[in-house]
Amino acid sequence: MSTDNKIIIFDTTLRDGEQSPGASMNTEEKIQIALQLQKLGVDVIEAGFAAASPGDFDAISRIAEAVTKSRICSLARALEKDIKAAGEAVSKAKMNRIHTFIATSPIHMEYKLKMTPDQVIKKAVEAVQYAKTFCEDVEFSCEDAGRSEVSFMKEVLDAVINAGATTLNIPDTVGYRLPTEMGAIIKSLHDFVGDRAIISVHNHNDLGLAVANSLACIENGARQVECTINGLGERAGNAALEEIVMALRTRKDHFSGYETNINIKEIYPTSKLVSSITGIEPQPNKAIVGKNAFSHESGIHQDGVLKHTQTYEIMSAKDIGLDKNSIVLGKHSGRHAFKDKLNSLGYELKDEEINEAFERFKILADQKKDIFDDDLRALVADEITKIPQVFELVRLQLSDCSPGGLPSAAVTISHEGKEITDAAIGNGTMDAIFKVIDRVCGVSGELRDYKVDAVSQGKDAMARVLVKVVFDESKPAIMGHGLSVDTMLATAKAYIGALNSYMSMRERLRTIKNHTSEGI
Ligand SMILES: CC(=O)SCCNC(=O)CCNC(=O)[C@H](O)C(C)(C)COP(=O)(O)OP(=O)(O)OC[C@H]1O[C@@H](n2cnc3c(N)ncnc32)[C@H](O)[C@@H]1OP(=O)(O)O
Ligand SMILES: CC(C)C(=O)C(=O)O
Ligand SMILES: [Mg+2]
Repeated sequence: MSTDNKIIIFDTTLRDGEQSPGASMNTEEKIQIALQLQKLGVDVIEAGFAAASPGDFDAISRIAEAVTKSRICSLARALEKDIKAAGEAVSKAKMNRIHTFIATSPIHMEYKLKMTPDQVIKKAVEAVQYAKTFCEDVEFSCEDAGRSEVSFMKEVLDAVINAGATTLNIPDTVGYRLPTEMGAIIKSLHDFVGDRAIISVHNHNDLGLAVANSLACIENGARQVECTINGLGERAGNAALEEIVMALRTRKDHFSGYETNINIKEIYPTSKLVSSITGIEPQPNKAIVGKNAFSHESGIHQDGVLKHTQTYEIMSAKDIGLDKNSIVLGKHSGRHAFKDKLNSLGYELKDEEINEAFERFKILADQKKDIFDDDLRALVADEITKIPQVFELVRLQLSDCSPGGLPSAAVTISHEGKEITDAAIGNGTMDAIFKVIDRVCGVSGELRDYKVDAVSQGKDAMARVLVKVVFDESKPAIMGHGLSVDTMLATAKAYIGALNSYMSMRERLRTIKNHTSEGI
């Protein structure tokens, strides 16, 4: 690997990431994440801010002992007590670093620190010198560099290099800068510093530009990027590690020669671990690790991806440690994806069966947000076991299920090309449904059994209703089943299904009798 273009990945999930409201982690959880970051291959782990609390100090010390392949670092203000705590916390690490900082922007110096620029330079130098008494590797940050004067930063950087700083971090603390501006700042500082120290960047995402700014900085001489898993961090977060790494890798044509030590197969497991520990899930459409990052919902895309993944994918889900991409069936899906999904569930249907099941799937997808495998199995079972539709339910309308009201049901049923509409009152809604169907169809069924269960998960799960009905006392009870997101509609469908089975059975018996009497 060319050392010139090696990009040092500095992960600050455990420090800046933890500054995300609600992301506090306990020591055991931090150790678990640190070990995973080591597996991911990050070069430097900023494990916390040792002076912040005894818990932070303890977590950093324990991580320093547990992790051997990544450098362990603690943040510290430009204050002796902070630096001492940081130095002690990282002392047991195989490779350690102290990261000290002070703000260099006019607004921070005047209002927050209440210091003159000269006092800031003096503090910065003293901090680096003191940090050097604990470890060789000292990083210095010009906090709020994005709003600092470049000429002043050059003075500060020159002074801290002479004091022994080995990495100079240029944070856009409030995420104010645009990529071209950050690129220009880094170019100017890199030209000034030369090979006296490594230039690092630390971009915040207030304008959604943290990753774009980090990439622009790399192109202009930065050789360390500070970032977090899932882009966690103060306010709108930090630059997301996974996005920077995958951009460098996927656009190698542009970022020619740049390399990181990241084992990209560990990206997804790391993201999952961080979200499960912090309870902060990346937004579904978040690049690389969002739930939808490798999912395809629309038919044209699904068809393309099934024919050749790269029609709609610039990275492979497998690369980042995900099992595979996913084809999510929904209202925008087409036949290719539908058929592929059925094949994967083990169904080999004829084209016309697929077409019919597909039409019913589209109707279902309009009513239901998530279509689960069990929904599809139920649809297909319905299709395969389909019996001739002597009576077909066209419409069902229910009214007044309130206590003391008169439950009634109105139906439109199609029979031999005609639509018949009628209504009935019952002892309950179901009774009204059965009564009106009996009346329209000219039968009198007696319900012997009724079962309803949810086909899949969620509040909008489809209901599968099973009925057992006797239409003729001399014949056994006939089963019927109905599927719908609405239980009463499924009930009506089940009853009509049983009736259709009865009609087709009667028809078969009649044919057999006729054949027998004709002597066959
Ligand atoms: C951009 C960043 O992410 S910076 C890192 C942010 N992280 C944290 O703040 C970690 C958690 N923080 C804490 O636990 C606490 O703020 C502590 C323990 C660090 C300090 O707590 P306190 O001593 O009570 O001070 P408090 O946080 O209220 O105020 C900060 C003080 O540090 C000063 N200060 C801020 N940055 C620096 C610096 N880099 N170097 C020296 N002094 C600094 C402020 O001017 C202020 O000083 P003052 O008391 O003289 O006005
Ligand atoms: C302490 C520094 C590096 C920081 O987090 C920032 O400036 O955003
Ligand atoms: Mg920060």
